[in-house]
Amino acid sequence: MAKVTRRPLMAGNWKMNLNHLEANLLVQKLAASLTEKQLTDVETVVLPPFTDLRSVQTVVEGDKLLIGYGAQDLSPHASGAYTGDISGPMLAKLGCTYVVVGHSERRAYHHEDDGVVNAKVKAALTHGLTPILCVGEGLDVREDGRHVAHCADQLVAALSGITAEQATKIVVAYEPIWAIGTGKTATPDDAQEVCRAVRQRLVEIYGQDTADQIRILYGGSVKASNIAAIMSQTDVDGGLVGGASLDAEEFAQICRFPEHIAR
Ligand SMILES: O=C[C@H](O)COP(=O)(O)O
Repeated sequence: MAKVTRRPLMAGNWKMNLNHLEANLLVQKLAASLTEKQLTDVETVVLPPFTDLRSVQTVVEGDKLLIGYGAQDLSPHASGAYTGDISGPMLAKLGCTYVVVGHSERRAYHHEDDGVVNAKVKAALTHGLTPILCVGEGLDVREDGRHVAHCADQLVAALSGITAEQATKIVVAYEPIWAIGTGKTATPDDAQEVCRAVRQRLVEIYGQDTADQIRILYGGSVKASNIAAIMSQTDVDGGLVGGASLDAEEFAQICRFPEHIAR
């Protein structure tokens, strides 16, 4: 089946790496490594730690860089006595476009369950941010052959109460936990199997038109050397890149993937 045209998105999740000075340097290097056409063809986004966001905003706006940015998490609440948390309005004020929600590291280390993830998706949308909603299975689930059902269940729970119009503003990321930071990449077929199932579930909930507008990313040991094969898959619209996004040239090469897809 022909691939529906959705603008590819490469989002670099820096996780807990780089201070604000290092952040500025990386964003400037990244922008300098990509042409205006490349940045137009492939949406390029960085997701730094909270403490870097103001600096990234200043360099992106000051130098009019065609690079988007966002945060790695947000509170489900808009304000209040939630020590250590950061709210959607705070991120919106910093010019963020995106926010990661439900990353497996948040689910594991901060015990975020489906209810919390759903509340965060709603908070992001309420405050004009695009959630990058992460789903993905651990190794035990994959070995049991339950990965498709597991990811579909996480998706459905996270989208509870979300309308079709809101759903068009969401990005979904499939990240098999066993492939994160391990060097083990899912094969392009593995990525397509789950991304296709995610799209199918979106069709069931919202209909084909809405599902066709939603971008689905793959994440898990994405590198310049494997991105083209992953991006050749019908239902994969981009990458959520961890380690490889900390190197400006490697991430720029990932963003240049269209040049490596055989025509
Ligand atoms: O959010 C990004 C993912 O967790 C992937 O990380 P990785 O590219 O270092 O495997």
